[in-house]
Amino acid sequence: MHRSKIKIVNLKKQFSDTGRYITDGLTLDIPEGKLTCIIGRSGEGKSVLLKQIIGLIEPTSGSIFVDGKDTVGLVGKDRISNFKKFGYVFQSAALLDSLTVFENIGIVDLEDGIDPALVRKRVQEKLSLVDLDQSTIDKYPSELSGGMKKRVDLARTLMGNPEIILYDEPTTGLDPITVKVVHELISSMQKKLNVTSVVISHDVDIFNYADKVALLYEGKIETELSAQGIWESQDPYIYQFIRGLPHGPIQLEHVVIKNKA
Ligand SMILES: Nc1ncnc2c1ncn2[C@@H]1O[C@H](COP(=O)(O)OP(=O)(O)OP(=O)(O)O)[C@@H](O)[C@H]1O
Repeated sequence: MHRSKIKIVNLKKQFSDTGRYITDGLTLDIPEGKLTCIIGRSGEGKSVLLKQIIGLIEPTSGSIFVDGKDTVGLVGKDRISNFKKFGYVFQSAALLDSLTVFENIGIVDLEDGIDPALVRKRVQEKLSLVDLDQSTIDKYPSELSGGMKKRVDLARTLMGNPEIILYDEPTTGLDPITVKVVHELISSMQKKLNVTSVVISHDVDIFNYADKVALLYEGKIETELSAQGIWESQDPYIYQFIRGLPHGPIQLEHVVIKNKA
């Protein structure tokens, strides 16, 4: 048995504009130091779930335990210290084109007034961690490939020394070779730093690296299983989803509107 890093219990999120419960009684254990992959249809609420975990969106009800402490409703310093445990890697590497790699990665430390020589040293360490050549440090984003930009993005996330890294569709728009390279990077990062990783992905290649896969359907975790046996799984939801089959328990159109006011 692995220790749980994040434990989500009966989480619900309703947006007032539609009344729809995007998260609808979701319960999930995210093991410490492992790579958990969350899959589900487009618009299912995967990003909304990540944003609730990190504290960017306030749940309507339920609990999110991080290291055993419920983080829902935290305010002030407690909220900030919980937030600092997380790194968040977005779909597109949001690098500022007018800044160098050094400035992009070190931006927070530089703005905090930390000696630029010290920041440079820290940035160099993070570049090695993500296997980028040190000569990259003075380049601009426009000089980098898509895969290199992802590495820079991850290096920037690592500057906060996160315990948990959330990746929101990190390979969307990348070619299949770069997809594999990015997945290998995510996996090696998790092993080198022993961080807890949560990856939202539509790319089945991630199953080669994940420890656990959870399928989100209609606001709940419908199935969770070890990634190792996923292709042999006879679970009807998993079977249909990972093969992209039109027929099965998962409806194609996301049309179910639930109003539980
Ligand atoms: N702030 C918000 N206010 C109202 N509705 C929202 C808000 N944020 C997200 N939603 C709705 O929640 C639903 C789930 O969105 P989300 O982005 O989490 O889906 P997803 O599973 O990540 O989709 P994809 O795989 O396409 O990225 C969508 O219908 C979206 O419109």
